[in-house]
Formats: sequence, C-alpha cells, structure tokens
Amino acid sequence: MEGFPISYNFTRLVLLLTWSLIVYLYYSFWWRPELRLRKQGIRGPPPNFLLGNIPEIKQAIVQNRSESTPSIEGDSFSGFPSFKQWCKKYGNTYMFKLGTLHFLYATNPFMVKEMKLFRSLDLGKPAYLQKDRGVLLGKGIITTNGPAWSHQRKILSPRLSVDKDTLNIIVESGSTVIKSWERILMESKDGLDADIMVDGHMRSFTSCIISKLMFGHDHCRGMNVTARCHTLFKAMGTATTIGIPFLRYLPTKANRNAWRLAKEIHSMILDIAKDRCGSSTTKDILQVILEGSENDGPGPSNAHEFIVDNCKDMLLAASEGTAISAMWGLMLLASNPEWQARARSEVKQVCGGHLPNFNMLGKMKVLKMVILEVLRLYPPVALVSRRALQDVKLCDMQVPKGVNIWIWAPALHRDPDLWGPDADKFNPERFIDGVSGACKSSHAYIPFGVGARLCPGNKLGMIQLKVLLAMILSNFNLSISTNYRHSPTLGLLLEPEHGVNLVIQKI
Ligand code: HEM
Repeated sequence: MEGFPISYNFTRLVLLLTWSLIVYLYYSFWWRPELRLRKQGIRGPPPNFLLGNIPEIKQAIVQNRSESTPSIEGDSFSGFPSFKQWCKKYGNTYMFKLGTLHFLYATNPFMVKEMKLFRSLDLGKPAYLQKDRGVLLGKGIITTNGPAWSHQRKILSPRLSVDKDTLNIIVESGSTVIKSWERILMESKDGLDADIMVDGHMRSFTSCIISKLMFGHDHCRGMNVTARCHTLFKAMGTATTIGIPFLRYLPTKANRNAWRLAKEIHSMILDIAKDRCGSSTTKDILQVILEGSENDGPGPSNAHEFIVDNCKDMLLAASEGTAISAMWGLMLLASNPEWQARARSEVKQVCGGHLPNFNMLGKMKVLKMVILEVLRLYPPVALVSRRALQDVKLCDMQVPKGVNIWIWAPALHRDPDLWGPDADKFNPERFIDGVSGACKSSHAYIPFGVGARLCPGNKLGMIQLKVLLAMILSNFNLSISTNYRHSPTLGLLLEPEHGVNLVIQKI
C-alpha cells in the first residue's frame, strides 16, 4: 500500500464493499430462489431485470382485450391471460417474477391439500401485501404472520359467528335494497321496469351490515369509513404494480391520492374509537379490537396501528368480497332465467311471503347450489396467496424462503378434468350432493381460501348472499341489460370491470 494516499485506499474499500453488497443482494433476492427452483425442474418465462415479467403481463392483457370479447361462459383465465400462456408452455407449476419478487404458480388440488394440512406458521401471507398494498391493508389480520396474526385471528374470528341479531341486521339491510329498487321502479318511465347498475346497491347492503357489526350505534360514521375504504380500494393498482422497487414511495398522483385517503380513514377510525371512552356496553367488532390492542398483543404494531389496520381489513374483507359475489350472482341469475325461476319458486315456497329466518334459510337448497356455483365460476378472491417464511416442503418441492405461491382459483374451479366437460357452464345442479359430489377432488373448490387462513367470515358471507338473493328473487324479475359488458378484471379482487347492469321488474 506504500505510495498510495489513505483517501485512495479508503475509496477502493468503499467501492469493494458496495460491489460486494450489490452482488450479495442480487444473489440473495433475485437469483437464489430462482436457481433453487430451477434445480428442481421448475421453469418459467425469463424475467426482465427490475420489472420481472410485468411488461409481458401488461402486453398480454392489452392483446387479450383487442383480440377477444369475453363471454359469460368464457374461460378461466380472462382476468389474467398470461397464466394461460405460461400454463401451456410450462405446465401448471412454474415460476415468474413481479418486479423483483419471486412467484410460484402452483394451481392444482395437491398444492391445496398440502396447504390445508400445513400447520406451521412458516407459511404466511406475502410481504407485498404489507408493502405494496400497505396503505390499504396495513398490518391487520389480512397481512400479518406468526404470533401477531394468531393474536388477531383469535380475537376476531369468534365475533364473526351469525346469531339472531346479526340475521336481523342482514334482513334489515336487504329490505333497504328492496325499498330502493321499488322507488327506482316507481320513478321509472312506465313504472314497470328499470335498467339499473347494481354495484352501488350491493356495496350499500354489505357496508351497512359490517358497519353495524363493527361500530354498533356509531354505524352511520362507520358507513362513511367503509365508503372511504372502498375509494382507497379502487385507487389501488392491479397486480402489475406489485414488486416494482421504490414505486410505493414515489409521490405519483395515484400514491398521493392513496396517502391522503389513508390519512383520512386513519383519523375517522380513531375519532370513533376515542369517543368510546372505554365504555363497553356492546361487544361489537371495534370493542373487540380495542380490547385486543390493550392486551399487549404480540407483534410490532402500536395500539393505533393495530386498531386502524384491523378495522380497515375487516371492513374491506367483509364488504368487498360479499358485494362482488352478489354482483356476479345477480348477473348469472339474470342470464339463466330457468335457474332464476327455480330458485324463486323455492324461496316463495319456503318463505311464503315472510322475511327469511334461520329455519327458512336452512331449507333453501336450490339457492345454496346457485351460490356455490356463482362462487365456483367467479370467486372474488381469485388469487389465494402464500409466502414461504422459511424454506418449506410442499408437494415434494423445496420452496425457498421468500417465494410467493399463487393459486389461481378460477383455473382450479373450471378444470374440466375435475369438474367435467361443462366446467365453464353455469350449472348449479352439479352441487346437488355438495362439493364432494360436484368434483373429483374436494381440494379443487376454494372460494373461501384454504387451511389456517381460511376466510373467518365464510358463514356470514354465505348467509348475506342467501338472504339478499332470496329477498330480491321474491320481489323482482331480473334480466341482463343491453348495457352490460362482460369483462372480469383482476384488481385486488376479480370484479366485473364495467359493473353489472340489470333490467328489474316488480313481480
Ligand atoms: C362471499 C363472501 C366472501 C368471500 C368469497 C371471501 C373469501 C375470502 C378468501 C378467499 C380469503 C383468503 C383466504 C386464504 O388466503 O386462504 C378471505 C380472507 C378473509 N376474509 Fe373473507 N370472504 C368473504 C366474506 C367475508 C366476510 C363477510 C368477512 C368478515 C366479516 C370476511 C373476513 C375475512 C378475513 C378477516 C380474512 C383474512 C383471514 C386471515 O388471513 O386470517 N370475509 N376471505
């Protein structure tokens, strides 16, 4: 080193360290999981350096839109056409990248079975849900892992059972939808029929229910929070914005809008929470969350974060998933008049003109088959996702730590080898003997997810759908409007891109 000034040596050292860090990061985060999966014979489309396969995915979506108009009994990949292309090329297990994140597409009943049986906390939810979707979902029950998640799940799940009071709330919200549709008909040109977009009505139905369950007597303020959460939900990008380094920090118009909404929601929820002043006369969901935040639940969240993020997660999970299922359900009933008539005749026979109660709901077998079929063809949570939090073994594969696993439910739900040649058709009859009678594998039906993370609101969601559809069917005739444009689109959920337009007639 003699003869070289100290500053020269120091610069060389810094350069060497920086280079080593780059190589280390590149190897650890970009290359290693890819190599380890490749060694096991798993292939996939070659990724771009920083964007992964995002450009290819975007191109496939644009091309798919220009080349074909999706039909109601269309194929299972219309929300994400790249999956279809890659399945053809690499089979139904392959790897790809979104930005710098690794994904393993593994859509088969064996993977579902393994996930169902997997009991350790080494399989959790993907980190991108807290990072790229953090402004919406934060660190609540949907995104956390390990002991923090167990704590949230333990306090929230029991509060989602459906008792008589909950059913009354659901029926009351159903009556509001019926009244508002009757009003629309009265104000229509001939008073006989009206062309309506059902989306807003479905969202009011579900958000009214969850606001009452969550905020009790403060449900009106709760409705405002739910409406803001919906706006924020809509402001979130599609899957093609996941994994792009630093994107979530950039002050783009979309990010600034999302940050502003998140701030508003934060203060709205905390205002409601503060006004409780420790009173716990009712055990609504907010009360349970407030107590959970005090009982020093494990995990990094501070109390305010715990309250706000869990309220947001519950509001979103409960209102969006159920509302979108209801939209798909109405669309399919309107497109299948024979099933609509069959379900209506059952409802009329069972309810005899009365509002539904538990006993009646239990007797509506046809309606249950219809709902199972709706969730089979259009599961709103189309991507069931997990992340290997440690190296894990699944289906004889070593899945390296950090790899995200995606199961594309529509492909599983419409696989003709499992469901028969009419897999793309709306045929509720297939569920006459339940899920096991409808499909060769009971692991091929996952509208409420799988294993430890199975939707804790599944019963509540099913009852809401049953009550709402029963009440609508006994009051209105439904047909598809000429304004309806079928276009299932994957945002955060699988939604009708242009909404659902129906023509309603009073019966
Ligand atoms: C038809 C309506 C609904 C559908 C189709 C649905 C579907 C799902 C699915 C697929 C998941 C992910 C499961 C997984 O990753 O394995 C989920 C999670 C969740 N759902 Fe639902 N859901 C519905 C209604 C509800 C309702 C009404 C609530 C609450 C009142 C709710 C609360 C949740 C929560 C809190 C989670 C996260 C659970 C966790 O990660 O531990 N859902 N839902």
